[in-house]
Amino acid sequence: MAIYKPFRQVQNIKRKDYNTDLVDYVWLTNYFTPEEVQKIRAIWDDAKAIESKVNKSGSEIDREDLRRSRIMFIDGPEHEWIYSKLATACIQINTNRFKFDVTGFQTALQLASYGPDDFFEWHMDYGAGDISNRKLSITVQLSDENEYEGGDLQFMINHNAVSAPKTQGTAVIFPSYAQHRVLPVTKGNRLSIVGWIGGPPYR
Ligand SMILES: O=C(O)CCC(=O)C(=O)O
Ligand SMILES: [Fe+2]
Repeated sequence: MAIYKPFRQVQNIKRKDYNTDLVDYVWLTNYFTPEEVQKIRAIWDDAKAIESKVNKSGSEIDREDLRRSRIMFIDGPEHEWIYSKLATACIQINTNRFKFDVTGFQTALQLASYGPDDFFEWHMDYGAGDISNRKLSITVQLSDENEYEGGDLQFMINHNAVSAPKTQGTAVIFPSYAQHRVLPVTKGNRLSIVGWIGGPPYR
């Protein structure tokens, strides 16, 4: 799939044969202000939401055993500021840390809503077909951590499940090849922005 929204400016990154700056994931606490978070939360529209799917060998399939949540796309000129703000973070973090070839948003940003018993099992965001050009994955925590229970975004690191910060407004950026999951929500509702930065195939 072509890049949905190319970056206006891509930095020239100096690379060596190895990358000592690489980390498992990066988080930016309070990257979105409480006012910005409220503005983004107001975009959620039950009427536009669809049941989430998973990718299998390049196609989208229903797998209620692997993923249960509802999503909607963040689209339209009034939401351009969200893309710009996330592009700034991703370009800077990529330049300093991951040093991948990145060219823009791979697809439209999504809002993901997890109610009680909703979850997303262990997976990578990178895979065959349409998602083979994903390089970086983004999550923004839009719910206050006191609004819900469970729903942790976790990474698999040395066979340990490590929870990312839940603080409202935090942006979490990680390589799309990283194994991650969202634990079942046991109470309340968790809303997140989910997005991907793409680029040419790995080599
Ligand atoms: O909701 C999240 O924080 C992450 C969701 C996720 O992993 C995905 O949509 O690929
Ligand atoms: Fe994911």
